[in-house]
Formats: sequence, C-alpha cells, structure tokens
Amino acid sequence: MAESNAFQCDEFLIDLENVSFSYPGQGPLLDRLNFQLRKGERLGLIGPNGSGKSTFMHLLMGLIKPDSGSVRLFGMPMAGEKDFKQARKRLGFVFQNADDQLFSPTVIEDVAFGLLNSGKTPKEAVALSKKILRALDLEGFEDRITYKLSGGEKKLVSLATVLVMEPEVLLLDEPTTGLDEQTVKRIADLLNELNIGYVVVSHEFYFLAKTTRDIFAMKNGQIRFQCTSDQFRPAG
Ligand SMILES: Nc1ncnc2c1ncn2[C@@H]1O[C@H](COP(=O)(O)OP(=O)(O)OP(=O)(O)O)[C@@H](O)[C@H]1O
Repeated sequence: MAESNAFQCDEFLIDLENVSFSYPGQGPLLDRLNFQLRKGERLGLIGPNGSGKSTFMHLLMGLIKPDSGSVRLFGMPMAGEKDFKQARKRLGFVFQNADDQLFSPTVIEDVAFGLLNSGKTPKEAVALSKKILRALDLEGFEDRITYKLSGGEKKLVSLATVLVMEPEVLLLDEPTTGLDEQTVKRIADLLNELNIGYVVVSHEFYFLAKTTRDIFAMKNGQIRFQCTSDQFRPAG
C-alpha cells in the first residue's frame, strides 16, 4: 500500500488532496479540492468570477496555506515555506495582475532579475533576456520603463520574466486579459511550442481549447473535469 502511494506521488508534478481553504471571516472557498498534473500535461481551468481559481494558484505557489489537506509538488510534500522555496525554483507563475510581477525600473532588469539571482553572469542574463524578449516580439523594449508600459505589454513582459527561467511547470493566471487578438495568438503559439506541462486559468474557452488538452471547471470549491479540447466547439 505504502509502495503504491509512493509511486502515485512521484507520477504527479502537482498533487493536491482534499485541500480546503477559506479567507478569514469568509465561508469555505475551496472544499476538499483534489487536483493532479502529470509531467507534460496541459490543463485549462475555467470558472465563474470569485470561484477561487487565483486562490488555487496561490496555494500551489505556497503564497497562502490550506486550512487542511495536502499539497505535493514534484513528488515532495509541501510542509512549509522551506519546501515551497525549493519548489518555486521549478514553477513559473504568471500572476493575473502584471503589476504583482514586475518591480524593476526597466524591462531588461525585470527579465534578467531571476537569472542574476540564480547565479548567471550579467552578460549571460542579458543575452538570455534579449532572446526571450525577441521570442515575444518585444525586441527594443529592453530599456523601456516598466511601469509606463501598456497593460498588454506588461502582461508580455511578465510572461518573459517567467519563461526566461525555463520552469518545469507553468502556472498562468489569465494570461490573455487585455491582449489583442494577434498577441493572444502569439502566446498560444508560444505555449504550444513549449515542451513543458502547464495549468492555464482563463475565461476564454477558445484560448484554452487551443493551448490545453483537458479543460477543468472550478465550481463549489472543487475542480472537476469539463471536457477535452477537441470536444470543445466554439459557437458559430
Ligand atoms: N486576500 C484576500 N482576502 C480576502 N478575500 C479574498 C482575497 N483574495 C480573494 N478573496 C476572495 O476570494 C474569492 C475568490 O477569489 P479568486 O481571486 O480566487 O477568484 P477567481 O476565481 O480567480 O476570480 P476571477 O475569475 O474574478 O479572477 C473572492 O470572493 C475574493 O473576493
């Protein structure tokens, strides 16, 4: 029994079991929620406003702690901040609000920040940052003042700061909000080219259908399978 459990846990990059959570003074938001992501899996998550999708992402990152239940990442139980600190090096999280992600004066400083922190030389960090900016069609943005960028530009720079770190799993919270059609397509193409698994929270069913295999829905504090992308047919 113990052996089969160990096997199961190693199979999942993300494994949440019976996770419950409520914000202080509020009723239960997540209620014995179960969720698993296997290596290379690409899952979408939809759900009404306020249903707890961002909260779920924040729990995965260890930014908030469950009231009960267990969180395992990369096969390891997340007992406290020390464990999450290690796991965060392997997770790439794009916040719903780009202003929560960007804090440096210029774009290149923001994109290079994580690389420098992880021991890359300034020369390496700048070269890798420029490469990812090019991939996102942000060439020439290096010296732009981050807080003066448009909402969509900030979103793309947020994505650059995460992708440049080459995470093993991506967590994307509403990556297309405020982006024009062409940019949404560019992000979808980019995600499809990546060789890693991810969870995308989005209200845009069509974007999820283009970038994920299975789509789940957050409802009544739980995450349930909704459909596979090829079952999804846009209206009209
Ligand atoms: N830090 C917080 N303190 C108290 N309540 C919060 C906090 N963050 C979120 N909430 C509440 O928890 C509920 C779920 O919020 P959450 O942002 O997780 O929903 P969501 O599904 O991501 O919504 P949306 O689709 O609108 O982005 C909401 O009612 C929200 O007001």
